[in-house]
Amino acid sequence: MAALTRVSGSVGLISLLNPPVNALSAAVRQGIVDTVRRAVSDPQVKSVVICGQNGVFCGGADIKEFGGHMSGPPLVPIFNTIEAADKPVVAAIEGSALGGGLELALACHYRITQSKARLGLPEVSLGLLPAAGGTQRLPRLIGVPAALDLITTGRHLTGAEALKLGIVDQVTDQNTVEAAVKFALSIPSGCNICRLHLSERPGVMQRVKKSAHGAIAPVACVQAVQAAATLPFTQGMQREQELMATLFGSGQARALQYCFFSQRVVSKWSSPSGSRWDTSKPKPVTKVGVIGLGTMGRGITVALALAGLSVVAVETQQQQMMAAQHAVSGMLERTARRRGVSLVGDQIRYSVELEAVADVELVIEAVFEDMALKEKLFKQLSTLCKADTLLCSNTSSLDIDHLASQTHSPQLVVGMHFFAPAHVMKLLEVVYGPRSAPQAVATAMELGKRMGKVSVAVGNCSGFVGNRMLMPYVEEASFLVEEGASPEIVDRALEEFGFPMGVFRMSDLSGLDVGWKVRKARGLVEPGQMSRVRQGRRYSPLGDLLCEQGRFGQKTGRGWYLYDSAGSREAQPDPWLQSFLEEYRARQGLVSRRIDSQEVLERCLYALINEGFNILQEGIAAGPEDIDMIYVFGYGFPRHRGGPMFYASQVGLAQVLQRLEHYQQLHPDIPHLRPSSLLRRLVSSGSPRIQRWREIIRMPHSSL
Ligand SMILES: CCC/C=C/C(=O)SCCNC(=O)CCNC(=O)[C@H](O)C(C)(C)COP(=O)([O-])OP(=O)([O-])OC[C@H]1O[C@@H](n2cnc3c(N)ncnc32)[C@H](O)[C@@H]1OP(=O)([O-])[O-]
Repeated sequence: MAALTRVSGSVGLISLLNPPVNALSAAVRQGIVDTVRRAVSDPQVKSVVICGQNGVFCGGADIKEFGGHMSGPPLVPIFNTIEAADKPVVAAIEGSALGGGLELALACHYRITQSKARLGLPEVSLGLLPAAGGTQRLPRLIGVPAALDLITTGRHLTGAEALKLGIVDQVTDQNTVEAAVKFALSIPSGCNICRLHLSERPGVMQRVKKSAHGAIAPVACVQAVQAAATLPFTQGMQREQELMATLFGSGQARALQYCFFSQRVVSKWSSPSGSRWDTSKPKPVTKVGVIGLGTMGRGITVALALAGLSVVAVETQQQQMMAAQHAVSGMLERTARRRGVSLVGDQIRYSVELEAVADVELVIEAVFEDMALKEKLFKQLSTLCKADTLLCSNTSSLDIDHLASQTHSPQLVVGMHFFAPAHVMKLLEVVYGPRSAPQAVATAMELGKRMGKVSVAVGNCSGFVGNRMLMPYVEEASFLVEEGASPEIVDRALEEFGFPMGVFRMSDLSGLDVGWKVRKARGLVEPGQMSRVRQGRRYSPLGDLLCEQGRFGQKTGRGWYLYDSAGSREAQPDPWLQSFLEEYRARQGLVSRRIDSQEVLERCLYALINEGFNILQEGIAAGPEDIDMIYVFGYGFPRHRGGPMFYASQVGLAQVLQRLEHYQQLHPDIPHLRPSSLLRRLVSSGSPRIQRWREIIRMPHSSL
């Protein structure tokens, strides 16, 4: 798992051998111990170069080992031995040096890197800290502020950025291993351990805690770096180990590591018809049409252009098109600057003629959420585009199969549901209808990947996965307010759980009128009416009544909260709302009761989770990982909780079932509190680990 050869006469070249990313498995660690010992004791070896095979230095500790019993030599003594070697050791970094991979490089005396290589300490995103000396060596090399930034965010750097920060000694665009060998031949013996004088950074802990939303790893990272600033190296290393011990077996670490693997699982999509990622070849796409340049269309255009695609952007009116062009240019420039990428000129052509998309390979429709308008557009597109052009809709809930039926080639129609702002948000729901061809799904998934999205393939139903699950969650929040909670009580409970924003603050931000429009389209809104049963089930008219008063949220300066002015973001409790709620409850004969955060969490989250089980049972999502990634990347579900389905597995499925039964007895008029039969089935199968749910879902069962 690591090989030693002698090159250029006196350089011992150690290669890590563990494809695909040379993770530091037990065998690799043992390989490093053996090869370093041999190289150091060989009198013909004057210096050592460590590299990874196949153009990747090292992707860090083997994450798969974390779940089980760890065996083999630990990293810390291995890295200490390398650092203490009396022959110069040079790391030759190609591809990636991440986590334990970068810590290995930091223990070497010199580092030479390929300019495009990715370097970073992403342990925090796995619920851990760089506990193989990373929190002690990096601050001593580049200072506390820069080290804190890298260790608490886990962000990756390019080789060029790493040189600027002083993490590496040389960057090359040539063969990195050859450059490192040349470097090793040129340096005298003795090592280059940099020991900066460090001082603490005031105020950092407060900032990190605030942005961590309850995640414990970023806080431990700060504590470890603070130890580097205040303690001698050996004691700092001990502190690092103690902090790591508190994180290693934590539920948060398990959740975050589950997210790491789930993100990769969802790219291996499958559908109930049997089509799969590994048997469906995507169609090559170089030119894409975007129809409708409102907020979504503009974001999609930017995301496509940044991915290097040619875009034909269409808007109906000249004036709106000009406004969109101006906005898109600004967004492109800002995003490119932030990401440090250069723009290829003239990638976007604007037009007011639909015919402009006649020669593209794929069209993304992003017009208003109005079925009649979309029907007409799909009919037109089907006639004017090339026969094999894929037609995609950015609808957030409408029937993809119905849209497909308006075209000559329904197999070429899929949904591509982006999330606002579309050039920033990582999630893409790719929605297949019963007639969508596997190649159409594969092409949309591949396009999402090129745009840097986490793409999740889901089946066709109202609201797909994300918005369908959101309905019961939002409804429960309104029911709780009817029963006695305030928007602040509900939001505080959800924010303490880890959501960046509670239901009501989020609703104020996105606009109460958005949901009002959807409810109107579903025939649920009865202007001026207060009835609490509609279409045979409990209904809360509170949101409609606020909209009737012109309270649309932040944009009107009042909604569930009060704002200083229209557009302001600082939400304050509104005394008017409190009296309005009291009057409402009195008129409805509702007796207000005290509602605590446990009830808020259970009612909102278990309703959401229950709908997730229904979705799994219906085959709309292939597995719990799909739902979890949709919620983590699209809806702000705290990543350190793993997503709603993983969270349910952590709470215990029997407990979730029992609480749903309890609430259903109290509220028999709320159908979404009726426990899903899949949840019952999983509980009666002994609540298996989440990784086994797919087997149970697929098992034939009787609904009797
Ligand atoms: C204990 C002391 C403290 C140290 C802690 C650490 O180091 S914590 C670690 C800190 N390090 C990190 O957090 C880095 C995590 N890794 C990455 O960020 C990326 O994989 C990459 C940038 C290295 C390559 O990106 P890319 O798009 O080219 O490739 P890809 O992402 O598709 O992966 C290909 C396959 O490799 C698998 N796999 C990958 N890494 C690991 C691993 N460390 N382990 C095990 N497996 C790993 C991955 O699951 C996938 O498997 P599949 O699905 O084919 O069965």
